[in-house]
Amino acid sequence: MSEASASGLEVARLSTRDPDFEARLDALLAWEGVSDDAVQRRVAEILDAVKTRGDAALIDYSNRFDRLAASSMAELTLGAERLRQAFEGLPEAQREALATAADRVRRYHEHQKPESWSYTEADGTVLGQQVTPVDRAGIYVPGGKAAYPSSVLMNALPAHVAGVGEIVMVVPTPDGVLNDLVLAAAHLAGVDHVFTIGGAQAVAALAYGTETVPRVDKIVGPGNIYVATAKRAVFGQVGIDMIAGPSEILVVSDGGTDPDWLAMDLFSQAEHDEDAQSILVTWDDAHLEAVADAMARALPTMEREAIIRTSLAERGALIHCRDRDEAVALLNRIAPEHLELSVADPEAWLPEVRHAGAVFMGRYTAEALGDYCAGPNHVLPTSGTARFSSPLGVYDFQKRSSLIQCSAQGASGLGPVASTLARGESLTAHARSAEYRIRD
Ligand SMILES: NC(=O)c1ccc[n+]([C@@H]2O[C@H](COP(=O)([O-])OP(=O)(O)OC[C@H]3O[C@@H](n4cnc5c(N)ncnc54)[C@H](O)[C@@H]3O)[C@@H](O)[C@H]2O)c1
Ligand SMILES: N[C@H](CO)Cc1c[nH]c[nH+]1
Ligand SMILES: [Zn+2]
Repeated sequence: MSEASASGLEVARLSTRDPDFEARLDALLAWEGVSDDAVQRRVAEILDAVKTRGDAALIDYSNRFDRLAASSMAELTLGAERLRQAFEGLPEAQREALATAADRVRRYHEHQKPESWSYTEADGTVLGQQVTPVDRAGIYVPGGKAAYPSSVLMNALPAHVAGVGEIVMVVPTPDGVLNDLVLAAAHLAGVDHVFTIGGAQAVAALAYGTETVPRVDKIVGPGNIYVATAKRAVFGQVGIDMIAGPSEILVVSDGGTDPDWLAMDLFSQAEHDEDAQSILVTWDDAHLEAVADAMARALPTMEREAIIRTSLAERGALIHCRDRDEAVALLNRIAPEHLELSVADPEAWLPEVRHAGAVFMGRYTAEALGDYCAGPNHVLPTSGTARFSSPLGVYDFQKRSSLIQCSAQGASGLGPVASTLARGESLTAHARSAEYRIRD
């Protein structure tokens, strides 16, 4: 009996040779696998209640889901002084780690800053694009099953680099427990308002506004399935960054990395949430068994054993494929939030990687480094949305306006073109508007 089965490690074993492989993989990856009808119904009900009853509903849901006993929004609001106290009271090592992470994240995002641009045509017409920040951004910092000071930095620092005027942070505090590292990070990152609310009710408050919580222009940040489902539902009323739901890791291994390292990499995302997803893909059968055995050995030593066990049993997989080409096809199909290329020559793989939120290249690049301090953002698209979404960045806090300034000569040149096309559309006012400006 292998150690994996001896320890009761429950995780799906799939092989691309299995006749039912496609169906099993589809089921494993389905969005509905986590955001089922019950979640959708509950989120819809919460959004509606906050929209119609404002603060009162916000207080009710916070009391219910975060086990609080609040009777007013004042009890769910933190002022700048409380954030500063938290920062100043931090142990030296934590304050330094936070500052180092903040510096690295800020520096990375400075590289993303898009500039406005314009060019002038020969007739004097100027065309361009003006980049402007959103006025007010809402940042969601998760807090149900773990506290996420790193998510404060990842959300707020790019907003600052983008020039956002006002940052409103929401973070749940289950059982009323405040996490000083989270508050200190909010101080360090220059957050303007903090409300201790979470889940779909916090997303609703940011989207619609309440008597106390200001309505924002865009909501960003990661969260559990209630948060991700709510963000999806309010999109249109308010901007959102992406679907950044339960964490995911796909490790592709060529068999040359220490199985203990890979077991812990898989656990690192599984420990976030029962809905998180950790998948290993390899064409080396013996290596797959070695990783399974390493997982079985390490599992009983984990503080969050129960969450990891459930996540692996419900959503995890160890996939054996035929060869490197099949591994590439699989990784692009899965389009994971985090892709660890635990292979000898990750640069050679890169041109073939089309869909992944972030790519961790080589045996030494633990995904966990990216979670905290490498520099790139850890708010990343999940559930296959890396096919069309990107990491949270400065660009998420900005919009672009087109600029058109015609010279008199330019208006005469473009007028006939516009007029001809407008008359082809039977839009006479358009045509005449252009024609008025044509000079003989
Ligand atoms: N994709 C990313 O970029 C990224 C980054 C960091 C974290 N994450 C993910 O964020 C999530 C954080 O989850 P969390 O739970 O710790 O914190 P959270 O803040 O996302 O969710 C907690 C809130 O969920 C709501 N909730 C919980 N159970 C509910 C229920 N039965 N009905 C209605 N509402 C309910 C409550 O309002 C609670 O305040 C994890 O899934 C983690 O993997 C993702
Ligand atoms: N892995 C998470 C993104 O899915 C980010 C994070 C924060 N802290 C630890 N991990
Ligand atoms: Zn993580």
